[in-house]
Amino acid sequence: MPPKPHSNSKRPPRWPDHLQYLSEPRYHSSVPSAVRAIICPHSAGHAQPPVHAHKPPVAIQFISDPSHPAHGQFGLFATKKMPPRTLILDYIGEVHCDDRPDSDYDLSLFRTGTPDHVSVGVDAQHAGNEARFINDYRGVKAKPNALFQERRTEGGELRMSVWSGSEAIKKGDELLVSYGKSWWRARHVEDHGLDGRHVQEHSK
Ligand SMILES: C[S@@+](CC[C@H](N)C(=O)[O-])C[C@H]1O[C@@H](n2cnc3c(N)ncnc32)[C@H](O)[C@@H]1O
Repeated sequence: MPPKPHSNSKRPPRWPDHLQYLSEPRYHSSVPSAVRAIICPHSAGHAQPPVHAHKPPVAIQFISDPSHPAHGQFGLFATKKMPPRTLILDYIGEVHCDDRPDSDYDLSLFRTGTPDHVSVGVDAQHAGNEARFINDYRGVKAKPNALFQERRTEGGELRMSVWSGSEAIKKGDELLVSYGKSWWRARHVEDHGLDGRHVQEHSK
């Protein structure tokens, strides 16, 4: 029998048992068909066939360094040198249009204009891929080395992706993005790490 879509079979090393591994986005029932048609203009409302991309050059690692602000959690690390401005991997999760105020793994994909103002997110809290383990640079490094930026796949599907920044990323480096000031403000740690240390602000 062919493998079921979104199966856990390709889960990477150290993927936690309580999370579902997704290699393709999953669409939640809150996504209206008109919005789905913007995200996947060529799919006529059906799921895209899986894109068997190469394994991304990343590894999930437990953070054992007590000076790291996400100590005791996981982070995502480069397994190869990455040139500047290179696609690293897509941020895969559940594409949704409902509110997910309690998720720390929910990224904004896009917003429709007036009059509807539908906000589309990608939530990897319970199901996603390696990208859900990317930490924020604050308290770790002086600036991010990666960024989130949307792209269209070869099949035309809109995705949020992780790209290297203006400098190459060395093998073994932790991938670090900026979640943005508003992300931290919403969690009441504005301008401070979660452990209360002052960290340099870099993002908008
Ligand atoms: C998208 S997750 C990143 C992966 C997470 N470390 C894990 O193991 O699931 C976001 C969470 O990671 C932690 N985190 C990420 N960057 C951080 C930072 N710079 N300082 C403190 N905590 C951070 C926070 O707990 C935050 O809610």
